[in-house]
Amino acid sequence: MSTRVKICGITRVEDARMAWAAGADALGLNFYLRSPRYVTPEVAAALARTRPALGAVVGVFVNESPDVIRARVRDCGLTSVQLHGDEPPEACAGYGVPIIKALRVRGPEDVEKARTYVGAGDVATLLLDGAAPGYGGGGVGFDWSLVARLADAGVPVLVAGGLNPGNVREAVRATRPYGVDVASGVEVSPGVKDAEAVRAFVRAVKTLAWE
Ligand SMILES: O=C(O)c1ccccc1NCC(=O)[C@H](O)[C@H](O)COP(=O)(O)O
Repeated sequence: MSTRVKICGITRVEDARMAWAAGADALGLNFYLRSPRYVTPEVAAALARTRPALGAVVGVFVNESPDVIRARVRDCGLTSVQLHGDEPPEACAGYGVPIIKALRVRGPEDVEKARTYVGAGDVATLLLDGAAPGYGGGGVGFDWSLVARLADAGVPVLVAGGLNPGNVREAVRATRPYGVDVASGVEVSPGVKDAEAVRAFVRAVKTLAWE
């Protein structure tokens, strides 16, 4: 099984090109105004134009209005939408692209909450993140053993939160996820990626085989 890698919070075209070349499967572009990784629609469109034929460009939104999300999908070349706020299951549809619903995990109750999104609207994938202040990108992990609670849910799961080149193999071994996602663990500063760290992260995941 090959584990997918999403590098989140790309803000610079040179970092996008570097991440694709390193073997990333998906890049995340952050449209949350309060994020230090926020990108304008114009920058996002330029970043999306770097997408290789088999790559995914994911727009990250927090409690954003549906009209704004639809406009960003249309104008910025997004191939998926990641809802990273408090959006209820009934809000997870209507963008014309697959949805990744992110849930911040503090304990088993949050994984149970994640289950309520399975089969809802256009939710194609769940992302389990740590409970960092400010919704995401804070380098905070969670108890990986909780991922097993979704094993029978029949939905692909991305594991995120506090991952870095040094711990991502352990995370993959522990959770056997569809994919992993990282923002701060491969950065020089928020929004500026560390090329060596991105390469090491992708290499660590892609060279780990599991059945
Ligand atoms: O990265 C952000 O600044 C951010 C802000 C608000 C909502 C989501 C955000 N990032 C989304 C991601 O998918 C991150 O990769 C995920 O939260 C993990 O971040 P990190 O622990 O820094 O790897």
